[in-house]
Amino acid sequence: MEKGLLYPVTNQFRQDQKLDGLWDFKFDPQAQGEAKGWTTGFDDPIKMPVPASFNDFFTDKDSREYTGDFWYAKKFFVPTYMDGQTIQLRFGAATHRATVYVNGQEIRSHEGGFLPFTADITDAVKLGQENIVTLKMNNELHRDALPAGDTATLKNGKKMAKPFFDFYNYSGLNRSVHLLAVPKNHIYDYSTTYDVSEDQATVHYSVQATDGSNFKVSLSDGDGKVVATAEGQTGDLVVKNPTLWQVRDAYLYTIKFELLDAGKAVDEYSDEIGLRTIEIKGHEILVNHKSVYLRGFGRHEDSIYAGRAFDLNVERRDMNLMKWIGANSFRSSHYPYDEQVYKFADREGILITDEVPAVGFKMAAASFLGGLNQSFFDGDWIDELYKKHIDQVKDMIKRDKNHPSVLAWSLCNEPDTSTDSAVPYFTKLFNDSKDLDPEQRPRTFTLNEDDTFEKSKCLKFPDFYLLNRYPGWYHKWGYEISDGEAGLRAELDEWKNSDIDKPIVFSEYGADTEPGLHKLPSIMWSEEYQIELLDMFDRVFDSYDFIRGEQPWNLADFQTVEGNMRVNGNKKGIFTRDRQPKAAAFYLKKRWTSLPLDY
Ligand SMILES: CCC[C@@H]1NC[C@@H](O)[C@H](O)[C@H]1C(=O)O
Repeated sequence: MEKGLLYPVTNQFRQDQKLDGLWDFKFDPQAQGEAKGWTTGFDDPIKMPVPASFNDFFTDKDSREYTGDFWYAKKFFVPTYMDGQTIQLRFGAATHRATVYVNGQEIRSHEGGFLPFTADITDAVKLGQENIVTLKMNNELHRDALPAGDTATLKNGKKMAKPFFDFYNYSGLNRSVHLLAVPKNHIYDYSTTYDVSEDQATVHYSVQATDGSNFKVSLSDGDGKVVATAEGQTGDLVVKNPTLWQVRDAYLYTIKFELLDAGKAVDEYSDEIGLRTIEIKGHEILVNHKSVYLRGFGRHEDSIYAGRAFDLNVERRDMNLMKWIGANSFRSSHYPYDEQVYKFADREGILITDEVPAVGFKMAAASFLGGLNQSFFDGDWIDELYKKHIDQVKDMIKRDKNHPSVLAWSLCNEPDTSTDSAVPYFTKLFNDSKDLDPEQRPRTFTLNEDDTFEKSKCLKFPDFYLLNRYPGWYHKWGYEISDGEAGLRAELDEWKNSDIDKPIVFSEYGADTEPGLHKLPSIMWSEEYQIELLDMFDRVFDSYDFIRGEQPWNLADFQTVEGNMRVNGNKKGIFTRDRQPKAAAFYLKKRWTSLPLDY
């Protein structure tokens, strides 16, 4: 678990310099990089863009599909004015694991490919000189790691990823690398919780520094006017007649912490926050005490060329597409996204269900992809897996807790919840995670077709339900879709007739659709069929008042493993992979823009 995950800033006390650009890159299939001295660099490197996944740049299959160790290296200069400061390297995401060396000295390792980590390199760097950072990375999948899968060794000796999930195992330095200089005594974390009413909002804050507890705190409005101040490590900032952060009508304040030593500021950290509350009450999801109906998508960080890398251009386009279509939410399926995505959502008033990469925790999924048929949670890998799982839940919440856009935490995607061995695993997970979020936002996981109301043994854990249902695609498809609707209604009648008093959000449903394929009457894969399927689900959603959200799968087409059920990726996108609309986009826009923005 990381001590602090504050997003890097530059100010009078701190320096943030991105090291993005071309790095040296080399595959290490024999895992001999250390023995060959690659910790201080290596010959014949490939020049590799960072941030980016390495896979799709190559023209040969061995390189695109490469699984095993690989290395990055970059020379960087540390100016003498950083002398006396704590000097760090912050990696936004190294997928899936990394060991960091500076000038040949091993600094630290990190497991988990979708969350940041910081390496303190103060004692390893040479001031006023050029230094070199190298990373030994690895992208193998294992059952005791997130996301879950296997790594096969082919007869030719090459390794191959065998994911228990269907997004492509894009790997590399997928997010930015920052060279940071902060004061020896610096702020490393803060949190805020809120009480809001029409005429007053109170920000309860807590702030932590490496040494000292004397703080000055101020809150400024969107025009930079200070509207409240406070002192101390914890305290309240009271705002009269506040402008609240609302769904699709965002307003951001800036909170500023100054760390004092003998009355003098020695560090400072500012961040944008939104004054709002999140609650679940009965069947309702409430923002600022008002019920919200979620409409939006499951997404992926996925684009042509750079794979899983965060791309500001793609994010700008995706946010505009979501606003155009009338969406107000999305799930960060199936991993925490780059921090800049949450900043976009903070500014746009979009709600995020933030999901940790606990995906593939179901052998049925593996069997779907040629895996096994045993229950996932009684495997001998579970203890080691749980350590990584809770560690990444802790870091996801630590990193994202101060975003107004974060609505809820999804602790798993489509796990096996219908076998006895799942119960102790989720009992522990929900106990160990309940106090991680100062705001106590709802926690949940998605339930797929094997985990219906009737079969799941874990329905007591989620604060609200995320249902992934695929009648009309993975079963009861085509002309049989009417039976699919009947089966869906039968399950929802069970929920309706039960004593469960929590909201249901449909977090996945959809049909693979080849853009430009038209057929009258429809056939599967046609644009017409995708609309027919969405229309069927919408008829069902409109029949049950405890359904409080619809998030079809997926915002856009995305890359998957190759297979006989995929046509160059998953085509359930409402938009194509290059972010152009299929006919279903206009269908959804008509439905969603007919609802009030904050409905
Ligand atoms: C029946 C499970 C459906 C599955 N759910 C998880 C997503 O990551 C996949 O893309 C989606 C699909 O197969 O389209």
